[in-house]
Amino acid sequence: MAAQQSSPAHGLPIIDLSALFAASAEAKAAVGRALREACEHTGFFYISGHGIDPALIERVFAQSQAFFAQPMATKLETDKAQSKANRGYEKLGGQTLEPGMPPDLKEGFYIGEELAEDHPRVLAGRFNQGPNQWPVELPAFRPAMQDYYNAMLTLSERIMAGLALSLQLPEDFFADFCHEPLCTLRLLHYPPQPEKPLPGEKGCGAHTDFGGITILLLDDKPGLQVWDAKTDSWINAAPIPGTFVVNLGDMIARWTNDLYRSTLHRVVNTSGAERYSVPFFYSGAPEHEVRCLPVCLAEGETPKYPATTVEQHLQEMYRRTYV
Ligand SMILES: O=C(O)CCC(=O)C(=O)O
Ligand SMILES: [Fe+2]
Repeated sequence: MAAQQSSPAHGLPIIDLSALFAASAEAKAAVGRALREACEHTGFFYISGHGIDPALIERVFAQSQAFFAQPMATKLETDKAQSKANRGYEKLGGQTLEPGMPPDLKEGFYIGEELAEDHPRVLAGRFNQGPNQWPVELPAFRPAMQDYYNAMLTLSERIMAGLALSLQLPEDFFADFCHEPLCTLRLLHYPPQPEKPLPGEKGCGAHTDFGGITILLLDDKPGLQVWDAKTDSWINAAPIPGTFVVNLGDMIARWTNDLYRSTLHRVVNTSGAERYSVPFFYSGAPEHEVRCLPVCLAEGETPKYPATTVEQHLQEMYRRTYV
């Protein structure tokens, strides 16, 4: 539907989600159709009409910049290596998303649901569950990140409802999947691309996201590139004010028997300036079973992947990028 979807010059659609917050079944179904088109073809799209307060976004960027501007010794007080739940600060070069390439030119900070050491799931050693590490020098950091985390949770549920409609399933089809979900909020800081990079060196190596959906907040610097299989080339996903970029992870591709795409992307920060971004990875309930959705099987097709759980799938994927 033209009103729902427009194609900016760089080829990725912008989908207005506002109808998902309203009551009209017909308007919601139109969003579902726009989502389906985007999920089957690019696996990446921008969203507008998402309802996130711009003031909250400003707080998040301000705190992220303040965190990364601190001396290294201060940042290392929250070193991710100290956390059993993958929370806290990750140094520049701490991850290699593209196998065989130099480490990524980004530093990051990982946040998840705040669970105390004596919470049953933490005691049971469940994947990525535990307390966060908060920077004590920045009192406004924790409230900004927790408010944003909660806002992203609500938005993710909306998008999952939209995805259900896109598959012509009831709007609440993914409700169990959305119950007590595993999520990671990640602050990223990219220095400018060096003048003489090593071969293949860049902000973030080519990769697909592991989990369910990713809601990516960009600052005003270009750098994100999305693989376009049709033209065998990288599309520059330029920042568009007031929007987020949404993409689907490998788990959704698996769940839909590859009807929906988990698309390769990377970051090359050629802006000449510092670049900040904030991906939120929404992966769903750890014990939820991910088994090929029958609506995604065309006549005569069989599931390509065995059933798994969210937790098993994520553990397997994490093992591949942290050696
Ligand atoms: O910084 C970006 O624009 C993309 C980050 C990303 O792809 C990721 O963290 O998975
Ligand atoms: Fe990514």
